[in-house]
Amino acid sequence: MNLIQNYLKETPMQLGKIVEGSQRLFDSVVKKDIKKIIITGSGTSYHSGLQMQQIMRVKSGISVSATYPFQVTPEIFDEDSSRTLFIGISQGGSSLSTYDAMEIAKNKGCIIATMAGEKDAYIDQLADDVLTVNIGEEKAGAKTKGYYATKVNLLLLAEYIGVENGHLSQSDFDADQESLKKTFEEYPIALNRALKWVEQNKEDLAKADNIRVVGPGQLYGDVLESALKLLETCRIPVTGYDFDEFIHGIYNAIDEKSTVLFMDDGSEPRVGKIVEVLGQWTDRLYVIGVSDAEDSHKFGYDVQVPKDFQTFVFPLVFQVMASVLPELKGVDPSQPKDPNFHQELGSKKYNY
Ligand SMILES: N[C@@H]1[C@@H](O)[C@H](O)[C@@H](COP(=O)(O)O)O[C@@H]1O
Repeated sequence: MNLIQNYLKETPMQLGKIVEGSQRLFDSVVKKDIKKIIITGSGTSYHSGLQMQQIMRVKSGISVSATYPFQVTPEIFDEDSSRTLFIGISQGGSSLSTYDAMEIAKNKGCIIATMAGEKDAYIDQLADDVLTVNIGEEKAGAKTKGYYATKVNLLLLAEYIGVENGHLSQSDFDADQESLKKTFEEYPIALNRALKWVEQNKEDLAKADNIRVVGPGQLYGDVLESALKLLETCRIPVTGYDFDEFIHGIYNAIDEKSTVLFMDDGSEPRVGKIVEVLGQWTDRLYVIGVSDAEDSHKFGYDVQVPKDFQTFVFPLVFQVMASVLPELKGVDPSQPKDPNFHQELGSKKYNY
């Protein structure tokens, strides 16, 4: 087991701890009569917000949107933003673009919250509510545990807001807690299957020259995150698309050197057809789902997880690939190519 795999393994235990501590963590912020949530962050942090925004709307009954820091301008805010909760997410706690976006939101009168992966994070300086994600230690540059942890934190926040404002009944809240618990119990099964499948197919997978990750809109955050993880560890071109957007043009670039990984949650009836059509140009097509499939081009997690919570399982096989494939080329997947990169670019600040 390498570092990333260890973090993947301890993830469900850590998620359980986050659930345990959640009531106390959100106790004060949920009483603020929040009417709207805007989430910002970069990379993996952005993807966690992007993935959770829809379920957060459903659970909280209020408007929730995720946006990149560069898209945050004074004009995006309502005239009265005093009941808007603006959440800056940064696992390392020090991304300056996130900090700058939070500053704009603060000046527009929003309530500022932070979800960093550590206490006393740089971005916490601007926060009215510090909602630290209890990730535990994650030293690998390519984050995996923190992605799930941040997603759970966001979900729980939305659930507590929903209960507080009367949108979510206590019994629905309790049922969700139970489903989450079950999901965390199924996670190790999915992880072990992913480890086994990648091990069996790693020689072939590692030949990838470039990769497209394609999935349904409901998993778009996971699609982008899976693409980022493969890109930053395998160090080859990887992009992610929603299924419909992929159809609108992207397929033109598929040739015999292309690898395409499909996330199939059963919601898109054309997955079989697209594999057939793209098969004209490449053999490197893989379908990832939740069935018990297990051949060299089709993998299923074989778990019973409620649709709403499949996001806590779907990225696994991609994260496992990100942890295994670089090692075949002699690259340590947990180390960024240039550890001084952010210092050189001035894009992150040390925590105070
Ligand atoms: N390569 C990393 C990404 O993996 C990370 O997601 C992003 C945001 O980091 P943070 O969440 O600490 O703000 O920064 C880096 O560039």
